[in-house]
Amino acid sequence: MYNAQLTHGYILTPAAQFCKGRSNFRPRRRTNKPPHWWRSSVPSWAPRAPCIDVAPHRDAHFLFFPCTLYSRRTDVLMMTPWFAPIVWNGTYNIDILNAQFHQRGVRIGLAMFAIKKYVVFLHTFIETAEKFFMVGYNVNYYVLTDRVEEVRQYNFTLGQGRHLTVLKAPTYKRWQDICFRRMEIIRNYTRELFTNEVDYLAVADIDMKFSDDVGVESLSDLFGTIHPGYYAAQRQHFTYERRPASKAYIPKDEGDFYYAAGYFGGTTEEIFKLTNYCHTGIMADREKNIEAVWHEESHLNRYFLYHKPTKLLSPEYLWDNRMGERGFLKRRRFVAVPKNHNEIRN
Ligand SMILES: CC(=O)N[C@H]1[C@@H](OP(=O)(O)OP(=O)(O)OC[C@H]2O[C@@H](n3ccc(=O)[nH]c3=O)[C@H](O)[C@@H]2O)O[C@H](CO)[C@H](O)[C@@H]1O
Ligand SMILES: [Mn+2]
Repeated sequence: MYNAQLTHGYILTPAAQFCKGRSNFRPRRRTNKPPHWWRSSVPSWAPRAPCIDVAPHRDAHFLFFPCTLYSRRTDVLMMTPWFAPIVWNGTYNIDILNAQFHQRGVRIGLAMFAIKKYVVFLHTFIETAEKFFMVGYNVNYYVLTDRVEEVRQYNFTLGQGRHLTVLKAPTYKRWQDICFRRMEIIRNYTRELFTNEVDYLAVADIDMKFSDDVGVESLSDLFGTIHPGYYAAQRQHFTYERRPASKAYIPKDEGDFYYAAGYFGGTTEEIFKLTNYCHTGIMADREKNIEAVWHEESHLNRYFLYHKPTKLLSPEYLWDNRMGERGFLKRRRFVAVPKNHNEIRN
């Protein structure tokens, strides 16, 4: 065992030794009683991490070194069955990740659509992104809009290394088509532009605001976000497209998670593959006069089923305050701005 110290019935790990004498980090005595944070739904006979627990302020333990017999979060799933991490607050060390990503000098793109009346969301989106999105990195915002001249007049104060590009996007009569066509438009701009300018691209709904950090912990080759309405739902209740004739079809006995189309991303290479797949499926459906139940989100879910994301973002990264308070939700990083659907879409 490592250099642990035995004092008065306490076994102090190096992290606990660090905490000693620091008033807000108190080591806890080893006891058979489950700790207060132990979920009552876990039976008493369930195997428990034998690692010496360190402090009520459990972050102290992890900040200095990881322990192989200790899980950071016991209230949420931290890893998919294909070994992709699920990002929750408290499961990562941002200093380590920042050191890695700064060393690589990554460039990050954030694309969002502001078609027709949705331009009203742009200010809040960019202002809050400046506070919370990839602070300290080179960031390119790509605003895809049918109102190029109008949006170019807007004034945004951007931090160092951050740029905003306004790009022309076609508009469609029906809001459903605007949603569907996002895949085609992202695919085309990825090929023509994004690939040359950024390493990672995130695609976001614009009727949203950032209210806590979204940093490099969220980046990976291909990442998707667990939909805030379905994190606890069983597979048969996921609102996948269930008609076999559709290219978005997912059989009843398949599917891992229900992903939201409001935030996803990856390397530009992966985003090209994803958007190309979805757009091709959408066009094939159109030939047959089929419209997937949740539009491009249905096609995205199909893609993620057969091309598994390398990282999943918890609903911290896409929340809706109408869902209320949830004990497991320690941070609300990116939240929906309430809107009147009829008003804004017509
Ligand atoms: C959080 C989340 O998972 N949202 C999904 C859900 O959202 P929502 O009901 O939130 O869809 P939405 O109205 O936000 O539309 C999606 C996005 O398309 C853009 N837009 C839409 C209409 C328009 O007239 N102008 C315009 O610019 C805008 O960027 C908007 O954020 O269902 C949609 C399809 O039904 C999409 O799959 C959204 O990604
Ligand atoms: Mn939305």
